[in-house]
Amino acid sequence: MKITIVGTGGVGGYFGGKLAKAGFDVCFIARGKHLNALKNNGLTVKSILGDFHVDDIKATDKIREAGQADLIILSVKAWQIKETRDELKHIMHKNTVILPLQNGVLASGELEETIDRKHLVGGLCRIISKIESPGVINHFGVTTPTIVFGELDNTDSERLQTLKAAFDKAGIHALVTMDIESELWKKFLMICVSGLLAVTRTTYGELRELKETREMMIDLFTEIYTLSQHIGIAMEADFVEKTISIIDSLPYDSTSSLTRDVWEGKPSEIDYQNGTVVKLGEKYGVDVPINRFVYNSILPMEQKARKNSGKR
Ligand SMILES: NC(=O)C1=CN([C@@H]2O[C@H](COP(=O)(O)OP(=O)(O)OC[C@H]3O[C@@H](n4cnc5c(N)ncnc54)[C@H](OP(=O)(O)O)[C@@H]3O)[C@@H](O)[C@H]2O)C=CC1
Ligand SMILES: CC(C)(CO)C(=O)C(=O)O
Repeated sequence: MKITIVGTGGVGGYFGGKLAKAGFDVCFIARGKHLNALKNNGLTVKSILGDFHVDDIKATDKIREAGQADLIILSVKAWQIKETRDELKHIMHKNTVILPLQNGVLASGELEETIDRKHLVGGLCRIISKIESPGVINHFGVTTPTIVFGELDNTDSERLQTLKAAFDKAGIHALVTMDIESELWKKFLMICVSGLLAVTRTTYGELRELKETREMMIDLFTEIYTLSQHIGIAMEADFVEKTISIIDSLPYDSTSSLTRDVWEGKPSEIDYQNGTVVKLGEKYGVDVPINRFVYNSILPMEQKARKNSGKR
């Protein structure tokens, strides 16, 4: 199987590295100093499960140079999908499968605007990882990194089983789901607390401990749950409570990647998290005041971050 990893960051570097280490023909799309380091020194993955290194990797910053792929793992940030999607057709054949792993619920919809839906499967991942330095990925949280994926029409298929077999061979914990939209929304609900952490400048521990901020967190989750029910997403009636128990079990001092991006003045995925809740809330007539407050509060920082980084 020929695999192209579009976006060799925390996610693409880790999962792509595992696939390359297992002997799959993998091409990594990266850029700048990170690309140079990958070309010169190979890919190093530091991991709480054991470090590994892949020599002589194929890497380029020009997607169309990667050649045709059977599987494209799309692991750029959510707001980079619109910038990269049109290049993908240059490396696709009639059976190419595209697996997006972004947080949020918009990835497949944005891909479908320019790519035939038959090429898409839905996906998400659970891991905490980042580029530590050029050529080096650090996987530092989530003890069983996982990819969850499924057909957008909730059917089983031969290609899902082929992907599962490839992930199994690479030692990647992979789960096939018959309702990827529900899985995406469940992760989305929880990840949207990241914006609240950013605004209140708290860690998970601090946010959940103080009565006032705990109430805001519960209201934020409840708004998303209500929205999901208006849209018709399958979600257990006690999903908000279940999510709160997960938040209560997270390390006291931990935060999430969006929170850190906002604090560090970097462009974030806020439009794909609380921003999406606000837009869908307007569309479906569901009031989402806490999500709106979080989104509106981060917006000025987001605009500055994008201006300073030159990233739109
Ligand atoms: N990291 C994590 O722990 C988790 C992340 N996720 C989700 O996964 C997605 C990816 O996140 P993450 O891996 O952290 O992101 P990163 O920013 O670490 O990785 C994305 C990489 O893609 C590169 N890239 C983007 N566009 C191009 C291009 N056109 N050509 C070459 N390289 C390109 C970026 O380069 P540049 O920086 O120059 O733009 C960057 O190195 C996000 O949606 C995130 O929310 C989900 C679960 C956990
Ligand atoms: C919540 C978490 C860590 C889980 O994978 C994540 O997706 C992120 O920080 O972006």
